Amino acid sequence: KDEGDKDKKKKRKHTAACREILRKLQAHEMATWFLFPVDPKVVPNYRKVIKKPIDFSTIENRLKKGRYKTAEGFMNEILMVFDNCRLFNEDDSPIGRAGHALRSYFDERWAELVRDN
Ligand SMILES: Oc1ccc2c(c1)N[C@H](O)CC2
Repeated sequence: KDEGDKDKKKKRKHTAACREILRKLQAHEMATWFLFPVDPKVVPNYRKVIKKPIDFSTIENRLKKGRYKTAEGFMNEILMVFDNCRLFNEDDSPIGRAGHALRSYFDERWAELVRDN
């Protein structure tokens, strides 16, 4: 087993763990606003305010294509979903609160992944 095979195996392992976390986030009742890209026709000023729009379906496609070299690359894009939400929404608003709730849920799942790997 040369170095390359070991690296490929490691990448498959963290990709599977990240896909499992993403599936849990997508199934969460608070996930609605984060599942798909914000439609600029529906929210005209969104792309003026949010420089790096990102959502769970986009992350899922990148995971499936093996675009994340490390689990941290995946984590950074998940955190960007929540940072965008905090920037665009008041904390004391339904979507703002959903973002905070889902971020806490992600933090717990991520801590489990780190512990179990
Ligand atoms: O009032 C609105 C209308 C649309 C959206 C938001 C708030 N926040 C979401 O983050 C993005 C979509």
